[in-house]
Amino acid sequence: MMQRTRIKICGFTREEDLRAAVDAGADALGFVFYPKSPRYVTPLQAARLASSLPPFVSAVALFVNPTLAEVEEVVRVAPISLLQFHGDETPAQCAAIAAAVARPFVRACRVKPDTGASDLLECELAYRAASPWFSGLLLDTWVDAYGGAGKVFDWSLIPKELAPRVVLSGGLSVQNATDAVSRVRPYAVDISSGVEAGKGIKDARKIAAFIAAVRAADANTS
Ligand SMILES: O=C(O)c1ccccc1N[C@@H]1O[C@H](COP(=O)(O)O)[C@@H](O)[C@H]1O
Repeated sequence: MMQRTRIKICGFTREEDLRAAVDAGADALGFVFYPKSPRYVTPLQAARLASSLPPFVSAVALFVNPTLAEVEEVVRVAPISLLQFHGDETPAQCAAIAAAVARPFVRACRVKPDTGASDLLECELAYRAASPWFSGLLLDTWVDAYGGAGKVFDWSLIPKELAPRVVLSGGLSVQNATDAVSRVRPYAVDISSGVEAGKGIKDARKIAAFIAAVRAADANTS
């Protein structure tokens, strides 16, 4: 059967960008609730944007070290399907917040050059063991600013057995999408900077080209 890599595009601030991503075939769209991010949206902005999503396209809420109250406010007003924890949240903290708001979550693991295969496997195990709401590990490049920096990490650090379950992110682009999917064969990919015209402003042509590149790799790797 042909592989179908799930595609999440993150960091929406404008309705027209959202529509471009849906029309191009994105599976999930992300909203950033980290106030220090240039892509930050308020819960009400996200609610307005996400309310136009068609069925079976998920809205993902990205947080960096949030309080429970912050997450509760977001899911109270916006139609969020999945949480993305992208900070230093422990397994217990993710478990408690996810259970309180009854939403599944992915946990970002920011990969450093010296991260070992066993670190990644242990990390996944720790979050999985802590919560039935754990839905998977997202691998991003380690940067001080937590994420959205457009930096690639060394994909060869990903253990073969983990790859089919991970969301691959960090510096993905139209140029490297085919290579990333063919080499890693992840469950999903997540991109922000690589499809932008400017911070928080998406480029419809880059979105369409990125999705086409992932689908081309899917067709060739089956
Ligand atoms: O997008 C942001 O501003 C952001 C801020 C803080 C943490 C994560 C953030 N984005 C996520 O970072 C990765 C990689 O993004 P990029 O493609 O390298 O720009 C991705 O998962 C975004 O969702």
